[in-house]
Amino acid sequence: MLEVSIQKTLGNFTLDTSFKAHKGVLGILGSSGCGKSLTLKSLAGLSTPDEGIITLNGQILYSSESKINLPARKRNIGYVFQNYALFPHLTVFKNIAYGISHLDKDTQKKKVVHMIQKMQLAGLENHYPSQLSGGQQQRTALARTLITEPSLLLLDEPFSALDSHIKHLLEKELLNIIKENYDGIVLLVTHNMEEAYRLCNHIMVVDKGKTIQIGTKDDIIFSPKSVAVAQMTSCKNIFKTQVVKEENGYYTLKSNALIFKSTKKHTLKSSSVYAGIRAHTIKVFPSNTVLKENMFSCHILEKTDSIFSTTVIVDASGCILTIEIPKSDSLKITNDSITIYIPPEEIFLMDANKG
Ligand SMILES: Nc1ncnc2c1ncn2[C@@H]1O[C@H](COP(=O)(O)OP(=O)(O)OP(=O)(O)O)[C@@H](O)[C@H]1O
Repeated sequence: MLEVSIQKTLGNFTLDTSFKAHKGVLGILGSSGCGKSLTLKSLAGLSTPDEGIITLNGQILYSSESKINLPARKRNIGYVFQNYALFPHLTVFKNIAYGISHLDKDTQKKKVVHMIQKMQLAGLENHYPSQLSGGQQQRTALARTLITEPSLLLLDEPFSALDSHIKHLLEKELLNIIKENYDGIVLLVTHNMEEAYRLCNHIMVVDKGKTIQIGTKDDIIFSPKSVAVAQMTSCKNIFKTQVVKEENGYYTLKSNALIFKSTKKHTLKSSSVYAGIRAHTIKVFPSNTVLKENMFSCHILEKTDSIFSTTVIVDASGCILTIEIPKSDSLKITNDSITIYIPPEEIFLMDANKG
């Protein structure tokens, strides 16, 4: 297990993060400049915190109190950088052997050959990084790291420079490589929510140097605890609302003239809360549909077609909502009004005083 509680101030920025990570992939999700890379660098021993403690599987890597600060090479941590940072003047074989150069030549060779086979790099041993595709570079970088048998694997935006087709292929490949060849803790830095959801078991959301929520990926996406987490996970509908009634496991809420029901998932501290509704969870029906509970007749303000979906912005009794519907459902829009249904179980409520 990895346990982290560290603080570091750099100019106007303060990193103040505390979290635990177990075996499996923990995604660190946050916008640019929120402290993701600084967190990884502090773990790897490339940046020294001002205060705090880092332990990995019971061993103290850093403790300001005990004045312990293990050098990077003694931390048993593998770090794959954004651009893979392969040595350009070394072949694939030599890049992979780099981290085990302290072993005797025979053992080195055996291990590298084994790793080259596992990573499907056979035939490329004598190639230089500039002669490799993006995927081959990624596999070489992973091989160079995994050969050192790290207890913790740090991946800093491993797909940021790639186009979406290659990205999907490499994501799958990376997951398979990790599943088949690595049994430790993985921290994966990303600012892409979809990528975090596809690759990680747990997600930690970071904002301005602080951990604002950590949990299973479904917790983070479907039960964000604050407006900041909802925004960070790309929730398109977040608005202030008042609780007017609580009854039979439902809250009745009012926002402008829109009165709607939400399933009660937790007790709210105040009657003034924020509601979040993900754009794809709102259903649409033709404008002449008979209205039932949580169905509303809306005026369409804007409609934008993408390749596979349509985004509609509607005015629902003074509440402006963004809705994403499959292309086929856009046929239900025949004039400038439409009926929408907001499933009460899809609404998440967040206390106004958080985030
Ligand atoms: N040496 C430094 N001196 C002053 N400020 C620094 C230094 N290094 C980093 N920072 C600041 O610390 C903050 C966190 O940087 P960090 O690289 O961890 O962000 P990040 O979340 O990884 O961002 P990105 O997604 O853009 O890579 C930033 O605001 C950055 O400007």
